[in-house]
Amino acid sequence: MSAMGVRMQLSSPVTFVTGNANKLEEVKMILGQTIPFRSVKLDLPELQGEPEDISKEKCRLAAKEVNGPVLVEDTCLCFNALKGLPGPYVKWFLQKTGHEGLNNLLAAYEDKSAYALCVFSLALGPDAEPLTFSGRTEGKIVPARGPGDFGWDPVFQPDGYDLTFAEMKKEDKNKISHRRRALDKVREHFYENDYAPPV
Ligand SMILES: O=c1[nH]c(=O)c2ncn([C@@H]3O[C@H](COP(=O)(O)OP(=O)(O)OP(=O)(O)O)[C@@H](O)[C@H]3O)c2[nH]1
Ligand SMILES: [Mg+2]
Repeated sequence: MSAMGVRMQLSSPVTFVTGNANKLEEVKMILGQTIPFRSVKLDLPELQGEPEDISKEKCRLAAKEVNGPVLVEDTCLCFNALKGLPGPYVKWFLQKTGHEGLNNLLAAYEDKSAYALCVFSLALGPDAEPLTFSGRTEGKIVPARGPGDFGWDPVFQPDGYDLTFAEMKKEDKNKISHRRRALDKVREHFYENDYAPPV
């Protein structure tokens, strides 16, 4: 039940809006059948700023596009030596400078620690204020190892593992990833509020 004690009926299934096929694949694997959702491939413009604000603004745009309940996420890769940068701008750093460039950013620092941060935002419609759900996984930046099919996975080695995200089996990454931790909170929110989206 929702805080109001009223069962919240969604107008349509939640639409996960992303331009990133790898994200979609992981979200499908992690959520399974627990939350009925559909997806729309759309690379929305992103405002600069703090991760939560970027995700919320993306969500507002998505809800206007879809005109219904939407879920979006924004992912950051944050280097502690650089006070959280490149953070939400990692996509452009990766595109322009590659895995080596990400390592080189830390060449002047002993501290190679980093964290992956995923911020999901959910809006029930175009006029609703988005809610955010964050998940974080700590690790360090290493020279690239493993398949290069998803972003910076080859240079991120989570704490407690000898493997990079890219070297890990998908199901093992999905047990500890930033995305998994954030989606656990999204799922909890759905259960707590007893949303009943029509499938
Ligand atoms: O190795 C990775 N493991 C991950 O788990 C992961 N999650 C996101 N990314 C990459 O980090 C940037 C985020 O930017 P981002 O959140 O704006 O994503 P995007 O623009 O690709 O999609 P979207 O904004 O349409 O959803 C993009 O380069 C993504 O490819 C990852 N790379
Ligand atoms: Mg994006």
